[in-house]
Amino acid sequence: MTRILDVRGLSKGFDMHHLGTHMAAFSDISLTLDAGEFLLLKGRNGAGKSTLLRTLYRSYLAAKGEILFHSSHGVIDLARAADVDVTHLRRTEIGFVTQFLTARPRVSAEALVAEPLRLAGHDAGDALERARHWLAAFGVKPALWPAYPTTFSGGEQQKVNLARALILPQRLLLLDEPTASLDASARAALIDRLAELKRHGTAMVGVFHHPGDVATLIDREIDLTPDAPQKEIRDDVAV
Ligand SMILES: Nc1ncnc2c1ncn2[C@@H]1O[C@H](COP(=O)(O)OP(=O)(O)OP(=O)(O)O)[C@@H](O)[C@H]1O
Repeated sequence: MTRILDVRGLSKGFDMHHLGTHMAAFSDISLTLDAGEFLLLKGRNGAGKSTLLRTLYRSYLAAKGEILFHSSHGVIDLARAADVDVTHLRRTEIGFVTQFLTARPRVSAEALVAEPLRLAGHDAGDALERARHWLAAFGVKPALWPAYPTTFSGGEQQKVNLARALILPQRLLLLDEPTASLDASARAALIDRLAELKRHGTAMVGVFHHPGDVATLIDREIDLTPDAPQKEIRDDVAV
């Protein structure tokens, strides 16, 4: 097994300045993740699932604990890494899939999807061809490929977002409700792509309000609801 993540004693809370109080989002979380493993984060509303994903991605700074990411260049503590290193890892090894697209003015859907490949040094023509492949796979109509996604429907924007986030295999993929508002065929395409990435060794941590969507991918579950019993699904993950 190739270790990807060692999280130790991780805590995060928020200062509620207007109330003069502090609220814990999650406390003392420890977990490990190996290549090709899929970890489902469960828990009641407000248990801290999205906050944990954002802390792993370093959108939030942890209050306590370590996030040891085994990158291709060695182990780095994401809780303490320099911003420049985090930015580099986000381009090359760590992906975050949400249901929300950050569209940019006057950037076409196909250019937005091709961008991660271009930044990784792929030829522009090849990147565009692969972008179109993934837009088609997620069911975005060809007429929309050269258009600006700012005017797309919520589902169409989400499909562009998925194509962009999943075009390049990552070492670690964080998934925050990626199936929300997807139609059945896009959901099937997403599950197929996640299964393919998992077979290639991508480690994944995901939040799904309908975990049945990804039942075949789940190896382990962690329930962030305080005092919830933890469940090991299976331990026969081959990588
Ligand atoms: N930026 C923030 N500032 C203050 N409090 C926040 C912030 N983000 C989250 N919280 C609080 O932290 C707690 C955890 O929120 P989080 O969104 O992580 O929960 P969740 O488990 O993903 O919930 P849900 O299932 O409802 O999506 C909540 O009580 C929420 O109000």
